[in-house]
Amino acid sequence: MSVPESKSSTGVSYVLKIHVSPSLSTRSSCTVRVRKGTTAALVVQRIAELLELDLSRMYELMEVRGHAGDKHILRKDDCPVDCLLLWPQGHEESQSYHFTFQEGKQDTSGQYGTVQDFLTPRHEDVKDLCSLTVLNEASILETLRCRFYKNQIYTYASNILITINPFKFLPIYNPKYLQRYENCILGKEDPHIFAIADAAFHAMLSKQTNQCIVISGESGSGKTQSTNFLIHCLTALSRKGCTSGVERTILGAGPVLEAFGNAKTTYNNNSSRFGKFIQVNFLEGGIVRGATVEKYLLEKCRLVSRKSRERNYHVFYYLLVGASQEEKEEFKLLEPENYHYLKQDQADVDDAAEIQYEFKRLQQAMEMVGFLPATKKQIFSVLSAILYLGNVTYETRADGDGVTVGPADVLKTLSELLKVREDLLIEALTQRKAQTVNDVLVLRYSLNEAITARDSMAKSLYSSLFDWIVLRINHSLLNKRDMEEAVPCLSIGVLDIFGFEDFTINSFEQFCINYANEHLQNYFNQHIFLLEQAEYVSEKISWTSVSYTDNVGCINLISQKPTGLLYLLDEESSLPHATDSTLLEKFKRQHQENPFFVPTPVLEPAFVIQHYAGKVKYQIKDFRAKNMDHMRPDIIALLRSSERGYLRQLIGLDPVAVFRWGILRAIIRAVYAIKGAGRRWAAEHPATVRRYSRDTLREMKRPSVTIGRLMR
Ligand SMILES: Nc1ncnc2c1ncn2[C@@H]1O[C@H](COP(=O)(O)OP(=O)(O)OP(=O)(O)O)[C@@H](O)[C@H]1O
Repeated sequence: MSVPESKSSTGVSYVLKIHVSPSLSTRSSCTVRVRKGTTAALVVQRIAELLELDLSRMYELMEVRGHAGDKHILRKDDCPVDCLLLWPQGHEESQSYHFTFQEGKQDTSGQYGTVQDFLTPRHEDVKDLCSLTVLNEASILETLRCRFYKNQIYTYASNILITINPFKFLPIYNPKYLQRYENCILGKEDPHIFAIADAAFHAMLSKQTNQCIVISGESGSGKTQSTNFLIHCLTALSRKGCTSGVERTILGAGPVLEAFGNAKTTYNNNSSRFGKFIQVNFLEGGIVRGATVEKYLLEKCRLVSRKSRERNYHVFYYLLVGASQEEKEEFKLLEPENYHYLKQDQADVDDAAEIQYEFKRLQQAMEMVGFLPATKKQIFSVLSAILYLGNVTYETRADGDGVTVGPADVLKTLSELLKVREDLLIEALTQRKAQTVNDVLVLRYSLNEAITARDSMAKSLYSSLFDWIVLRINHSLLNKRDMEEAVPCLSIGVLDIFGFEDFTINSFEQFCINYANEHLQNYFNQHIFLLEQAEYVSEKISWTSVSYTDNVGCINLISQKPTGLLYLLDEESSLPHATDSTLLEKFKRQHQENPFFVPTPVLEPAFVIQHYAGKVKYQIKDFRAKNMDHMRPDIIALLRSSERGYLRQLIGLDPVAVFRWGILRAIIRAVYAIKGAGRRWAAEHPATVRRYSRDTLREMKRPSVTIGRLMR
């Protein structure tokens, strides 16, 4: 029967009167008092205790709704009171009771487990979750929670380290801790991120194989901090042998990448808006040799728009607030609130002192990774130009054909900063050229097209700048001796990518991020469930197979040839008359039967994917445009006409070719410098000059493993 409620000093409580299946007890019903948030699992536990049932068996709560008599087995975290409030009337079949308590069926064991599972000791003090005597969701959460409140933010699950972000300084990353975890078997000491670095380091040395540490978690969970701690520990572990200075460069790369690739978001004041893979290379004896950084998917759209209360990339605020008066004049800088790309949201800078400090730190870090003062100036003038681009405005021409562009002073400043002709700049911002068989057609932009072209130019410039910075960092992380000799290296990679995202509005970026996370999850599934279980079977260990949610179907939905969503998107992006709506229709037509493609109402411009971490709804708007977001030929032509060599290099050339040229140029310079020094020395010591044997040409041509890998 349905339930009256009573008020106590601790809030509203509800009385559930529950029908008991005759097969379980002679009592036809029982009563439990619960609160709104009490879960079905807890209710089941209480009834089983009340009826003195065998707690090693499985039980469940079945809801019987209203007159229609729909039956529904409650999941363990469903709240019976919520069901009750939604469907207040019981059903005759269960004698008007709203819920029936019955024996659990085998196929629903995943929902409840046995009652014993819920009788978790309040807290077991274990460092490794695998040592829990009762292992279930409740006991895991309880253990993590209790450890966290004791400032023990790290817990193992076998060789996986679980971290809970403390959001406060803990004195556990100093040299004493580095020492404590050095050469220490995993699990011997308290769980710690340094133990993971040490385990990877020693596995690399003992097995002579490359290692990889994968970091995963939602935004703000502490992935980047963990990456920094790992790199810090890995470079410290190697330092015993000799110091090559490369550790300093590796540590300097972090603040540069953060300034250009991180931004303040609603979840995290220093959120990485790109993914990265940092590979630290070691000599076979364990001494750091160099490193490489690979970046994935910079969030370009942040440059021109973002959610309210979020900011653009840090570097813009650093420059505007931190620059000296002289620099402000040189780069024609204004206040943040005067730029359209900054003032849409949190342009008001309430943390000026901190930003000034960060600008100084950035300048130092840029020096550490080898940016000369002239290079820094070039970078700052490109940043200033990007901000001015946002201030370009348009008006539809009186005759309705195309747009006029302004304001005049902005265009003048832009052409000075980019060192391009103003008339060419105006052309690129208002029209595009199309080549026909015999002619070149000039097509004027509509207002919307012109705004898109302007923003596209800003995004292209910024992402080229970011790519170039990553290349330069790689250049300085490369051990210079790798250019001369081939040395066998081992490596430890640290992967720090965006965690799974599900916002109120999800777009193409979330689609790509969640697809990458599906692959990570699949990797975990393979290694933790499939391979581990296969090993038990091969070793003839008696073992009950553990079921898990296989996400291969979801990966196939997105990327399987030829009908995966990514292929359909590419196909639809290349058709001239296609739109986002035709794309959505294509998705729906192709995948309406796919269990991972959840149906949405016909008129809703969105689709839903059943990911391993839950359902996510993606708005189809701009999927095609974002998929095709490459640099427009007219913009490339304009920037290639710049008198600034740096800009031409940034835009016009293949970045890998720029990098190769950089290395070649460094070698030529080094050869000239060595020859010059040799000549000077020979002139000063004529008596001691003798002929040294030199390497054969073949020796000199022998490829460097590291450079080879980097250039591939
Ligand atoms: N171990 C830690 N000790 C103290 N504070 C931490 C720790 N880890 C993270 N934090 C705090 O949490 C903030 C967010 O962490 P971090 O930027 O590493 O998250 P993230 O997972 O990389 O987020 P995003 O995906 O948005 O980049 C940090 O700026 C720092 O203040």
